[in-house]
Amino acid sequence: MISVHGLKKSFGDLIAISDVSFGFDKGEIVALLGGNGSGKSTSINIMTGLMIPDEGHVSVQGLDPFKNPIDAKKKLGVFPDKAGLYPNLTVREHLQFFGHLQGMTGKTLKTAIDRTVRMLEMEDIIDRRTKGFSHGQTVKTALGRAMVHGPDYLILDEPTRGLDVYAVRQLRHLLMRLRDNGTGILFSSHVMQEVSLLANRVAVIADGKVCAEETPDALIAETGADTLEDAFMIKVGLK
Ligand SMILES: Nc1ncnc2c1ncn2[C@@H]1O[C@H](COP(=O)(O)OP(=O)(O)OP(=O)(O)O)[C@@H](O)[C@H]1O
Repeated sequence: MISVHGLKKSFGDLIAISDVSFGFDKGEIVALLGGNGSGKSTSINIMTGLMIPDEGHVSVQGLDPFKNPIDAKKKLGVFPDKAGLYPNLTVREHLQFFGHLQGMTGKTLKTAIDRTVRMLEMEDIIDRRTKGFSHGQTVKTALGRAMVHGPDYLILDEPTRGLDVYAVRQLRHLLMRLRDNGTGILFSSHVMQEVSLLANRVAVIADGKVCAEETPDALIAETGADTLEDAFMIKVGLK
């Protein structure tokens, strides 16, 4: 289980999040929903140990990522909101580098890279430098980097943003397969159709707090809406 409790983070006078608590477990997909600027990336950055909260706690299977960063990061694969690739490294070199950071070497690392390349269908770009990559190629490389060590949990900040229909479908199938094999997945999204197709549960952030954490069907029933999109709008006070 990965959970956050009572997260608070301000940037100067701006309170980005004031009381965020939620969690997700192995073998489930949870969608983190919220309007623009509601605090999804801030919550994800804290959950993954990239940003220190002003208040609150993070638990990665009982580990505090700020006290045990190396052990906590072994369990996590992170696709951040900015891919941050190295333009002069090839895809293979990215995977090798991040695999090394996770303590993988030799045959184990080679097998992991081969498996990742197959899962993401990126045989055609594996030995290309990432400089000049299209958006879709950049996303695949960043996903590969997040997955190469076979983490228990994946945390993905808007992974389908800007992808074409085929790539979205390919990613959806991949996430379902990983979930069915026991990986816990958290992803943020604004696309309700994708959330309906993928998420076992949703966590909704509004006014700096998590105002709902339940199944999509329960959210629809609770709000009396006909669709998840309407239920979301009602829950965040826009309808
Ligand atoms: N490094 C920063 N410095 C100043 N303000 C920040 C910083 N990071 C986030 N914020 C502010 O915190 C608030 C929450 O931002 P965040 O990026 O977490 O929202 P989000 O829900 O991910 O938004 P979006 O859906 O638009 O990506 C926003 O008002 C944003 O401007």
